[in-house]
Amino acid sequence: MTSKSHWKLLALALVLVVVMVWYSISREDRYIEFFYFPVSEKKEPCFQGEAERQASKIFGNHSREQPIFLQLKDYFWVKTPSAYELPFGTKGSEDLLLRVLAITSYSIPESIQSLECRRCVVVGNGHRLKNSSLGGVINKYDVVIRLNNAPVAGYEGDVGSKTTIRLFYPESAHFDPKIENNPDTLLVLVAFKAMDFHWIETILSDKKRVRKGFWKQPPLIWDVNPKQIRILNPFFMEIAADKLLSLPIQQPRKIKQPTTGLLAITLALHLCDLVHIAGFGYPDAYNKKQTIHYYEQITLKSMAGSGHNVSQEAVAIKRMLEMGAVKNLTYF
Ligand SMILES: CC(=O)N[C@H]1[C@H]([C@H](O)[C@H](O)CO)O[C@](OP(=O)(O)OC[C@H]2O[C@@H](n3ccc(N)nc3=O)[C@H](O)[C@@H]2O)(C(=O)O)C[C@@H]1O
Ligand SMILES: CC(=O)N[C@@H]1[C@@H](O)[C@H](O[C@@H]2O[C@H](CO)[C@H](O)[C@H](O)[C@H]2O)[C@@H](CO)O[C@H]1O
Repeated sequence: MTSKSHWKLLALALVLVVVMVWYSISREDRYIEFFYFPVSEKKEPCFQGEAERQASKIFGNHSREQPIFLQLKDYFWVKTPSAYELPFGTKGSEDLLLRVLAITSYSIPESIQSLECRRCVVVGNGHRLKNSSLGGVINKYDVVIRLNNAPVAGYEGDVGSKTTIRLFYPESAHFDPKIENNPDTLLVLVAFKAMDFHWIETILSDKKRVRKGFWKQPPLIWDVNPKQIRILNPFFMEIAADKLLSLPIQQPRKIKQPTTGLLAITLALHLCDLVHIAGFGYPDAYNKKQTIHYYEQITLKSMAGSGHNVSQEAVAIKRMLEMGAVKNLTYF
């Protein structure tokens, strides 16, 4: 080849590269395809028993012996005594609970049991997830724990679409559980009062619904498979309140309690080997206009009567981050 045609070829190649670059920049999606160097597909290294070690530092050595979900045998054959009433124990609610446990299950699914190392992520409902593009990252965890009625439909890019476990109470149950969960999602009831057991019983056994006694109308028809339902052991509420927030447990009327997110982190530290969190953190109290959720426009004001101390919770979460018990995918 002559040196002239050599230069011609080179110039042509150069023009082609320039056109490709221009085209890819002018179309943002193409740009991503051309200049996208995929982040390592490798999962975060997971060390068996690591969360357990961390949990024992926070909650003591024996908390791992507690069942995650309540079991019929502990209320039917043996009447397991509980020192506290709901939400910290089952004292006084045993009869209603017995009826619920007779129609629900307590097992941890084989898909979680069989994992050598359980990588979990707890997805808080915080505004910090908005435009985070963390959906793909979240979907890669073995166990994705979500809270209350937080949606996934329409928010997949930021929060993912996989839901292994969802914690809820009647007032926070999504009215359309099928679109916001997967068919095998475990729907874990966090009971705050005896009525919460009654509500789930009437739903699952199709008994006459009770409308009174809730601070917000829960669903009256709730399309779920009883096999998906679990009842969270209130022990985790007790230790979250006591060990993370130093709250008084035996408080009669005006109960102060952990948020469902803090409860979920406590649960994850007992179920998993690795615990990451995302979407946690409230705005400062003076930031009155800042919206708190990734999916709706409400502010801190909406939580005024809720019995939570979010600044105290922030201290507890910071402590867990500093000691390496959990890692955060969003900022804190
Ligand atoms: C009005 C009211 O009672 N709101 C409560 C709502 C409400 O009941 C449900 O959303 C259902 O509608 O539920 C709560 O919480 P909520 O459902 O808002 O959020 C779930 C958990 O995510 C963490 N979070 C949320 C927002 C934010 N900016 N930072 C966060 O860290 C918290 O750990 C929180 O627990 C609840 O159950 O804890 C606590 C809220 O106080
Ligand atoms: C006695 C009573 O029903 N109190 C209600 C609180 O439980 C409820 O708080 C809410 O109670 C829930 C349990 O039912 C969760 O703990 C939730 O985080 C918390 O915000 C607030 C909501 O604004 O309304 C009161 O009337």
